Amino acid sequence: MAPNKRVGAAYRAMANLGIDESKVKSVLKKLLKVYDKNWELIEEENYRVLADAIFDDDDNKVPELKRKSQTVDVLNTHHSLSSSLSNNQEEETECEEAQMNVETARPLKRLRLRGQEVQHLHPPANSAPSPPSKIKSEDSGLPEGCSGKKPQDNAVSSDGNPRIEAHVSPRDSIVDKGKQPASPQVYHRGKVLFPNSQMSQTHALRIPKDEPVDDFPDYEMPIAVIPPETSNVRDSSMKNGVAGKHGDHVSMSSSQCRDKVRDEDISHTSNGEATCNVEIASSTHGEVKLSLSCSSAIQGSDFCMLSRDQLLQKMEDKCLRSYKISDPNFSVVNLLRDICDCMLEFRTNSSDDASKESQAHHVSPSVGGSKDLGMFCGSSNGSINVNASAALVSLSPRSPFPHAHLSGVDDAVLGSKVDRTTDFSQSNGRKEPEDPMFSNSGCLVVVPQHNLTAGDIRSIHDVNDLTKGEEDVQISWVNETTNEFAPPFNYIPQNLVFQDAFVNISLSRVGVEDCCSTCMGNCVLSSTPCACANKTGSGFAYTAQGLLKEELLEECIAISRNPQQFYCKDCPLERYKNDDCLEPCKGHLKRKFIKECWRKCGCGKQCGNRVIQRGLTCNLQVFFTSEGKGWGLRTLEDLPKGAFVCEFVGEILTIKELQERNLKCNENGKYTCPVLLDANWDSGHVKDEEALCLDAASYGNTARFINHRCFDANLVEVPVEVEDPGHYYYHFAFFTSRKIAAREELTWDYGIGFDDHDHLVKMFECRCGSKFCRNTKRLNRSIRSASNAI
Ligand SMILES: C[S@@+](CC[C@H](N)C(=O)[O-])C[C@H]1O[C@@H](n2cnc3c(N)ncnc32)[C@H](O)[C@@H]1O
Repeated sequence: MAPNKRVGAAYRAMANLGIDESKVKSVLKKLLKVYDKNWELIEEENYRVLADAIFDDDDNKVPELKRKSQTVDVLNTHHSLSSSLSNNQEEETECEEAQMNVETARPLKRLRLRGQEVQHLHPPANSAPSPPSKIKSEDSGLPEGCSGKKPQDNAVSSDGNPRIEAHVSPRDSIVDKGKQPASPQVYHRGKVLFPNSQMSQTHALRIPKDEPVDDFPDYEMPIAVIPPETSNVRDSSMKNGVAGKHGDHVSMSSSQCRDKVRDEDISHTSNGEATCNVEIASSTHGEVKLSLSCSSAIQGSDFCMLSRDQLLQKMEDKCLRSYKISDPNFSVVNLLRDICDCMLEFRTNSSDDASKESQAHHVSPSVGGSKDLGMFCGSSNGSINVNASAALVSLSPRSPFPHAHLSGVDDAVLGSKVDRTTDFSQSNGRKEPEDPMFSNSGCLVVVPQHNLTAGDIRSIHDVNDLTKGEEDVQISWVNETTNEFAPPFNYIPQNLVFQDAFVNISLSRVGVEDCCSTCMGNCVLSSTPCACANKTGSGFAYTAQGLLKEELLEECIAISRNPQQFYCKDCPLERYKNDDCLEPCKGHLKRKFIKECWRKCGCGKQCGNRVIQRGLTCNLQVFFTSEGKGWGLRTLEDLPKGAFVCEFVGEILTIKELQERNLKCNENGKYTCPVLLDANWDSGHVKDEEALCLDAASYGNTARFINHRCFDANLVEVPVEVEDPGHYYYHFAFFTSRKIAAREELTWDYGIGFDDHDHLVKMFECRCGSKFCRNTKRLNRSIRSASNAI
């Protein structure tokens, strides 16, 4: 049995802090007990509670007083989070005092306490939509952001000094003229990573004298230069991290020129001491450059030059040890990228920015004033380039074609909202060659919000046919709302085994009782049910018109709407969670199967008992919803009740593979898009290795776009057995639960509860609009807590 996913995630987070697995288990168990298995409290702030508790556990070598204070410190921290914890005020006070005495030994706690006081300047990035899971599992939402850490080459400047540059791509010609300088504090997801005092003590206020002035021809306005812990840090104001003092070049107004800055910094380095410099500058072309340089010349002959990888590793170790950054996704490259983000936010948050105002008229809602950034990390030239490109869209009469630009990607796709819905052929999916006209800020620039990889680019879809010709019908996609492209994935018309799934489709497994070998023509027209119909249980599933029979349809709708009554008590997924830290089993659905005729049957392909295997027949379209649900699927024609629409197609995975994929994907901030093939799990005979699911995240069909609707969705899912008589592998087919008018969005009830976080996929805020929406309770709660906060 694989470990509980949450347990696994906790182990990984601790491993990232260099904490041995053996130390984690016992502490985690204790915490789960203390918190009554409330994982959220443990997972908060990247398992800070757990890390603290392990440190405390480790600290029994320290004197009794110290130990006591540390333990209570952990409890104090969570006192506000868990009402079940002690509220003994006296003990807290006593131990807080004790803690003061050992403060120096507890940098993590100091950091945490400081962090709690700091106002969050930037809200966390919006999370991207996550995929559905019909069945409950054991995971809650997980971080979305990609770590973005890539192998790096050595980056050594011509003078032999290591250099790292973080570069914010130019987006328009606006500079932060006259704005307050950025503080040298570094923010990460709304939290201060490096408190000011630490920054001021560890960085250099220098520009190396041997650096040619011409290296910075366009950077006229240093926003911040961060000083080192050296004897010649002259201005004590930096100890408070307050940037802005001209004499130290912490900041310069736009009127201050580059030469002046550099002259003064050169004089700082003239005493021949080791120098480290952090310089952040912006240019009149809208570029922001962050330059770090470290002079090695004066370090002596034994100075050993670090490779860039070593440097990054060393820095990350330092962050883990000195600053106790416990985010498993932390990397220095990400940190640099965050700096780019801050720059962009600073720029685009400026309310008096005339250009922003004019731009706002053209920026699409999804782009939202360039908060959502297309980013690309690369190392093509051996240096680290961290590019953050704001997704800007501005329409210009000078720009006859939409133009896409993604820094570092040669083959980005062109397109615009206007073009995609009208004449996509004008932009033939290729990036236009560099044209001065396009480099003007007034031209139409669309930066896709994906981190496009070569694979992604290959899978950009034809606007007229998402299926790439794989189906008998074409499925178009349109976006009349934003500038987003349909997400990259590989269209497959049928399920495909990923690797380990045991899907044994063979004629020999289909026994005489599993097929109607003596039938001819169309079984449904026969007065007596064939062997296949008998396996369905209640005769033929379909009418002569190919619709799902009313009685069967209603039965399936009832199962979908009231799943509690149909839960099984024992299932592979729950057995898979065989761990002390398990939450109670919630069970899985016991469903009604349809058995279709197949190749071993005597009937023909047009037999009325072969509906889903004929594939898509409806006129469907993928479109971008206006309610904030991302992409959705709609019908372009009226559909009767009981009509087959499509099946959910994806990669066939074992549950183990799904768990592994989910864990792995979550590290990258991606989510699987799973449907569990659990219809027979109630039998109690499904072996764990036979328990299957479908994942449509990377390989799938149109069904991957069907959004969730609570309770009264217009589609209902029905398990359909075609090739495999074993009930382990089957097709997950969608039928209309009522008449549907042309252009109505197609929806199904994912079967998720919004009040618990016991799901395989990240929870989303439901915008289904149903009056039976199950998310209302949660929304009401957040509205209540928001108004309480006010
Ligand atoms: C299978 S995908 C559906 C297609 C998806 N909208 C997209 O853009 O690719 C499931 C994801 O869509 C979004 N979604 C689906 N139904 C939703 C709803 N009722 N309200 C808000 N978001 C929804 C959620 O992000 C969910 O994780």
